[in-house]
Amino acid sequence: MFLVALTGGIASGKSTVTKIFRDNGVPVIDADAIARQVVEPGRPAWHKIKAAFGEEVFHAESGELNREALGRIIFDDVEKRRVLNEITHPEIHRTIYREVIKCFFMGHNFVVLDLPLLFEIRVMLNYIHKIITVTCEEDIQVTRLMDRSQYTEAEAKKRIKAQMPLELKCEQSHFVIENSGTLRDTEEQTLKILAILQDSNQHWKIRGVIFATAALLVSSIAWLLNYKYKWFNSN
Ligand SMILES: CC(C)(COP(=O)(O)OP(=O)(O)OC[C@H]1O[C@@H](n2cnc3c(N)ncnc32)[C@H](O)[C@@H]1O)[C@@H](O)C(=O)NCCC(=O)NCCS
Ligand SMILES: Nc1ncnc2c1ncn2[C@@H]1O[C@H](COP(=O)(O)OP(=O)(O)OP(=O)(O)O)[C@@H](O)[C@H]1O
Repeated sequence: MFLVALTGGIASGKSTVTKIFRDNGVPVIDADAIARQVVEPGRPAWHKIKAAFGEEVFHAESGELNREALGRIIFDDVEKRRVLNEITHPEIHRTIYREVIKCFFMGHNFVVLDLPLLFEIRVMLNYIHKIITVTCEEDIQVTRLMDRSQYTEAEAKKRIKAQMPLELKCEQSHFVIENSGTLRDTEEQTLKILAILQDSNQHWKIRGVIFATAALLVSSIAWLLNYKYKWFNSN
């Protein structure tokens, strides 16, 4: 399985880029979407958040998590953010592993994982073959975040500060998509990277076929030798 992580900062353009991958037939596993599933009412993380943060971070009528209220708390306080991460991340990672296995059984051997906190949390780094960071200039990031989520400038900056600086993420990545320009620019960069990744994926496929053939050959020889010399007693 060829696993490509797509990371970046809040509102730097990850979803914009994952849409281009999806439109080109590449399956994408979205950690933000999974993070929403694992806190649905009644799920273990929902109970744990209630115990740790109290009723005030839930909507009274529906029982759903009040994301705005919880966001205000955790982006203001590094310790509370750590508590929320400790509750949600193990569940998120387990679901991601299951989704990867599902993709494998559906016949995909190239999957993109949208992981906003890949470098902050680091757990998934061991499984990833290539990393793409989507970046943009900080003032553009602030403006896009304010426009998209109706945050004040101070709120937007606080959320950006809760993550590793984008320059450091770019330094540790195999590919960088610079998303300060037009959507067309971003699409061109993404399609170029996709072509390179599809090429590397061919190499992975060839290695997989060689490995499977070698394993089949070795086990057939072992079976034949055992058949002739009866090394192992079948009784
Ligand atoms: C705090 C919550 C309720 C705020 O919800 P909200 O709808 O406002 O934001 P959303 O979930 O869409 O996240 C938007 C972006 O915020 C950033 N972000 C979210 N959680 C965190 C965090 N714990 N630390 C740093 N950045 C974060 C990511 O860049 C993410 O892409 C929510 O983000 C959450 O449950 N976070 C904990 C789970 C998590 O770490 N998710 C990030 C991906 S695994
Ligand atoms: N090149 C671009 N030109 C104009 N607007 C853009 C561009 N790229 C992204 N945007 C807009 O910026 C906002 C953030 O982009 P997007 O949702 O793709 O970021 P993200 O990294 O997935 O965010 P988050 O991690 O916070 O969910 C969106 O409203 C999107 O429409």
